[in-house]
Amino acid sequence: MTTAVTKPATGGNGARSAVAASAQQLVKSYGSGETRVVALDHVDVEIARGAFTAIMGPSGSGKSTLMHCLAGLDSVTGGRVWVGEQEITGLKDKKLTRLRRDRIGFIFQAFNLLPTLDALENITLPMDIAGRKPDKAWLENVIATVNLDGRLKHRPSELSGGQQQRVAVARALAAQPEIIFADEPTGNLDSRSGAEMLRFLRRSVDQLGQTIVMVTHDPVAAAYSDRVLYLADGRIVDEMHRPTAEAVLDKMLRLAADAPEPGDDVHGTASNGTYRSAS
Ligand SMILES: Nc1ncnc2c1ncn2[C@@H]1O[C@H](COP(=O)(O)OP(=O)(O)OP(=O)(O)O)[C@@H](O)[C@H]1O
Repeated sequence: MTTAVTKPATGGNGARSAVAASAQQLVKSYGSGETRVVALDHVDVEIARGAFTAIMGPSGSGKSTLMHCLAGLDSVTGGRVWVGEQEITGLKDKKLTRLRRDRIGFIFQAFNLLPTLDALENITLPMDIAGRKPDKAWLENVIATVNLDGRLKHRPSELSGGQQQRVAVARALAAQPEIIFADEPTGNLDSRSGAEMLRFLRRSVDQLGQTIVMVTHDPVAAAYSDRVLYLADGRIVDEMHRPTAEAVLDKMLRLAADAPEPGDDVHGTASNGTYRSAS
C-alpha cells in the first residue's frame, strides 16, 4: 500500500494561499481587425489548491488557451493572472521561465520524454535542470504510486504508451510543483490505461495534496475531478461540483443545445463556437 506523504507547507515563494492560480478579467485575442479572434473574453477564475479541476467546453471554446495563460505559457491581451500569491502578468521572460520550472508541472498529450534517458532520469530531469536534489522519500512515493517499480531503467521506447504516460505524470509530480496543468492527459491512451491514469491523478490529489487542472472532452475523465468549469465562446458559462459522468454529459448536451446556431448573429459568434469581435 502506498503511504500518504504530506506535501511541504511552502511552495517556491513560501506562500500557500487556498487559491493555487487565478485570473481576473483575462482576455486573450489573436490577430487583429477582421480576423481578430477573442479566445478568452474577460474570464474570472480561481483554482482551489489541493483540488482537481477539469476544464470542459466545445472545440475552440478556449480551454487550452485558458490553461496556457494560467500556466504562464502564453502572454495575455488583458487582465491579470496569479500563481498562488504571485502575479505573473508582466513578469519578464526569465522570471516566468524560472517560475514555471520551480512551481508548475505539465502533462501534455505528447509526453515529451527524452528517448536517450531511462524512466528515472526522465522523471528527475526537471529537478536536475533546476539543480535541485529530489526529496528521496517523496520520489519513492511518487514512483510507487505510479506503479513504475521495475521499469525505472527502461528507456521510453521500451515502455508501453500507458507506462510512458505514467513516467510523464511522475515527472510532473516528482518536482512537487504547486500546480499541475494537464492537457487531455488521457487523449492518447486506451480506455484501461486512461482510467488508470485518472485514478492515479485522483490519488495524487487525495493522498499527496496535489493541485491539478485538466483540460478534457471526456465526461468520464471529468468525473474524476472535484469541480468542472465549462467554457463556451471564451467565457466560463457554468460549473459543477462533485461531478458524475452522467451529470457532466447531460450538462454538455444542454449547453450545446443552448449554443447559438451558425448563422445566428450573436456578437459575431463564429461557426466553430469561437467568439469573434465585431469589427
Ligand atoms: N495561435 C493562435 N492563433 C490564432 N488563433 C488561435 C491560436 N490559438 C488558438 N486560437 C484560436 O483561439 C480559440 C480558442 O482556442 P483553444 O485552443 O484555446 O480552444 P480549445 O477549447 O482548447 O479547443 P480544442 O478543444 O479544439 O482543443 C480558437 O478559435 C482557436 O482557433
